[in-house]
Amino acid sequence: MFLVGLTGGIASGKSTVSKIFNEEFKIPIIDADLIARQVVLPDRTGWKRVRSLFGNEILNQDRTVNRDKLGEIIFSDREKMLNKALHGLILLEILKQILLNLVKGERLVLLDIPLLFETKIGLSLLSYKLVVYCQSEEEQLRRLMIRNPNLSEQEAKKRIQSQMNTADKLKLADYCIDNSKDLENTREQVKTIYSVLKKSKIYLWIRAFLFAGLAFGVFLLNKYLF
Ligand SMILES: CC(C)(COP(=O)(O)OP(=O)(O)OC[C@H]1O[C@@H](n2cnc3c(N)ncnc32)[C@H](O)[C@@H]1O)[C@@H](O)C(=O)NCCC(=O)NCCS
Ligand SMILES: Nc1ncnc2c1ncn2[C@@H]1O[C@H](COP(=O)(O)OP(=O)(O)OP(=O)(O)O)[C@@H](O)[C@H]1O
Repeated sequence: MFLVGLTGGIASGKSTVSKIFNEEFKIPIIDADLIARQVVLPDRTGWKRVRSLFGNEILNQDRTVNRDKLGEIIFSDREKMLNKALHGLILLEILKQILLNLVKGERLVLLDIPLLFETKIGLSLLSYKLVVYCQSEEEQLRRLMIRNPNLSEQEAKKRIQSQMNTADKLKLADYCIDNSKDLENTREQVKTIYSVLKKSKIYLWIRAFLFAGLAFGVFLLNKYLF
């Protein structure tokens, strides 16, 4: 199995690209935004950490975390504290899902990680990095504001500017997907990239390495435990 990371700025089209990989090629997706939601569900460790940092005011009446308030904190000066509290938990869950896919015998798994380069979560495990982007920041802003209608223009701009800029992300990419045009155009780019990825020889090396590792693990368990 080999892992491909997908990243890009806020509302640049990561979910859109993930969906194409999943629907067209049945590629399993590990979605860090979804995991970030799950680790703060009531009574989970992330929820306890968020509550102890920000008190009961961060909760809705049904005890779920108020995402609008959490968003205000994330995109403010208190961001680092919260990131520190949640990123370890997100990484652990990502590792669990990678193992699950390995056991299932998947060949390629896509990790959708918004802050891949900022936090380096999972970065060392990836064979390839894809960056999706929107050529014009105005279009990215427009899409963000349509998707999150309760954000003011100023708040939306702040969210875009709080992240690593697109040019720097593109420098770190193995493949870039320009999602400025229509969905059909993006789909075609994804198809081209997938046709290259699926021929990757890295798969064979990693599989050989994993088999060797597993065999060694079994040997050790056999020798010292049984
Ligand atoms: C900020 C939160 C509350 C916004 O929630 P909301 O439901 O409105 O949006 P959603 O979860 O879909 O995230 C939207 C986008 O916000 C951006 N974003 C999320 N967290 C951060 C962050 N810590 N710093 C900068 N940008 C971020 C990403 O581009 C992400 O794709 C939420 O994203 C969150 O809990 N973030 C903290 C966890 C985290 O760092 N997640 C990213 C993992 S790599
Ligand atoms: N090519 C496109 N043309 C028009 N709208 C698009 C296009 N691609 C995505 N969108 C819209 O832009 C918004 C953001 O896209 P998407 O959710 O895929 O981005 P994202 O990078 O996953 O966002 P985030 O990381 O902030 O959750 C969505 O409302 C989506 O429908």
